[in-house]
Amino acid sequence: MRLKKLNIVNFKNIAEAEVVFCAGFNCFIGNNGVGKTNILDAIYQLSMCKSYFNLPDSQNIRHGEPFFVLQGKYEQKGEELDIYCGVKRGQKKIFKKNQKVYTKLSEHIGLLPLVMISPEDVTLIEGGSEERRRLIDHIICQCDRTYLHALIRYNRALSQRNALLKASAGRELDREALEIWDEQLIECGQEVQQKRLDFLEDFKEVFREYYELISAGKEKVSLHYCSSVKEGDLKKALKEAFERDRLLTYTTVGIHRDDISLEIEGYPVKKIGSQGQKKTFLIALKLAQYVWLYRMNRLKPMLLLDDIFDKLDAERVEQIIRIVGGDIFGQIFITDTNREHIDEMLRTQGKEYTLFRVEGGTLF
Ligand SMILES: Nc1ncnc2c1ncn2[C@@H]1O[C@H](COP(=O)(O)OP(=O)(O)OP(=O)(O)O)[C@@H](O)[C@H]1O
Repeated sequence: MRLKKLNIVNFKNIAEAEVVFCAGFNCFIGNNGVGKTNILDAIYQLSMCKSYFNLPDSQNIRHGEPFFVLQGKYEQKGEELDIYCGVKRGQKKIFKKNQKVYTKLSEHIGLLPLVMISPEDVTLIEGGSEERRRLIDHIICQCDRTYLHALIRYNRALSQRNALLKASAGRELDREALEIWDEQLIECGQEVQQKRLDFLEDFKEVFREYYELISAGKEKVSLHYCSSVKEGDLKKALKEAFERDRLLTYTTVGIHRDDISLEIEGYPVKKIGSQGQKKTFLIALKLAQYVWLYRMNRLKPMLLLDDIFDKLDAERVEQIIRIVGGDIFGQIFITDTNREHIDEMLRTQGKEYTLFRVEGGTLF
């Protein structure tokens, strides 16, 4: 799969652009704040129907303009695909595939697989457990529909249980209703947890392989599933936590509190990792995610690397370029501030590459 051409009108600081991409590395070079990330975000929108930065659509319209339009021409399995995304202030976003409007945006997600790595993703390492759960839930959901359904049912039961606990604060509790929600939590929770554990068994090996490749085997890393549910017995855990849950009026145990512990040399990377090690962790996690998407779709996702070289030493940067220059990776989009640096690195690897200079929202 490949994005051949991108047209942008009024997207963030880009008034107008038409860019033709090569099948290998496409690099956007320029100073801070010129619009390099905005181009990646435009590509992200066309795949995922929303901004990578979770901004409301209206904030992505160029200041003072009434609309933005993004159009991408893709080649996938020998076919051409035209994707259109248009947003007018105060109106619903319009998304089209080959001139046909989607009634549901969810029908589009997954068609153009993509993995983006951005400095914002450091929350995966430094943020709360929900960030890491979101990543693995997102990957498993894409490969396993039954997982998605179990997760939805679990979350529904959880919010009903919490509402019940809240409503009965200082009053008598409807124990029958609580039992109904507990049963659903136990059934779906155990399914979700088992699938997360099975997934992580394979995923952590791929992750470790990439980490070791990038760091040239200098550091030993691991991922572990940490559960708030002792011995995986949610029924027992809910019973034991009952008085506490009643007092706090929310559910304090369950798979919604589980976490993935990210460790370097046996210690939490969040606490002891250097900035470069955290970045390496993040990149290895995302490259492992890429491998999962690739295995599932048999399509090489697009890889978007936003400013990923900052804080990494030259060896690691070169190693990353070598890895993503390999056969398993397809089309790549990179932003960087230093032209010579990237030009030199790309010249020594096999894939074709194109450099674009970005200045004040204009591409040259
Ligand atoms: N809706 C908007 N309308 C006009 N300009 C916008 C809008 N949203 C963001 N911008 C501008 O886009 C610029 C940021 O662009 P971007 O994040 O792509 O920079 P960058 O080239 O990636 O920089 P860095 O190297 O610092 O990451 C800022 O100057 C910001 O003011």
